[in-house]
Amino acid sequence: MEQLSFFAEAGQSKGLPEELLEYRAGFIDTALSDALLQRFIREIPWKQKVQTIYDKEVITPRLTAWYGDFGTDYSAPSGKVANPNPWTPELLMIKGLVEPLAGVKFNSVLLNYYRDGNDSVAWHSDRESVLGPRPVIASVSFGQVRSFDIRSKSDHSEKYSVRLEHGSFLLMKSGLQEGWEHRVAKSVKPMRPRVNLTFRVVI
Ligand SMILES: O=C(O)CCC(=O)C(=O)O
Ligand SMILES: [Fe+2]
Repeated sequence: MEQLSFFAEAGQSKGLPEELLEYRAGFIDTALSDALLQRFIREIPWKQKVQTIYDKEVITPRLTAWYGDFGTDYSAPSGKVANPNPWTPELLMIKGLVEPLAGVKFNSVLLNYYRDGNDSVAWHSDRESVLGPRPVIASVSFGQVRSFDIRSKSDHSEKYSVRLEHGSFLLMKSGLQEGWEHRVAKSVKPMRPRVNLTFRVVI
């Protein structure tokens, strides 16, 4: 049955594992979410990262920006070390809203800008050593609803999908990065812009 709801057009897949994910629609109201989306698109210094993989230059299929207290700007081209951008009032406000739900004080946020259905993030888990073991990550989405898919690393047929709505909150709990991968797939359907924020603790 689970297979049927995976990548479903509408609604969340049934029985989203509570120990891995917590989803809340309407976390930020529509009017504020509309304003924040426009502002982020206009004012964030977006970059498109170029990574060298097996001697080939691969352009990340989305735009990114990194904000935080300290650390490295992971949206900078590979090999170039840069500081993250300093917090803005909007990002600090959202950080203040997510922290009580996550039970974590975050010190950085990665912003992703998916301009249309061609923009995506491939299957991965966020397990960089700078995030420490079993990181908790809080995700807030604005704009186009996109499917956030997860699959078990040990059994790719074990999978779920959450539709991340405008102004929604998704908590990726500590076990998710360890045992599961996630992605936002490309879509052949016309897709409007989407901005996603993932609050993280960098150590
Ligand atoms: O856009 C999203 O919802 C997820 C982004 C993500 O997984 C990441 O940046 O690591
Ligand atoms: Fe991720």
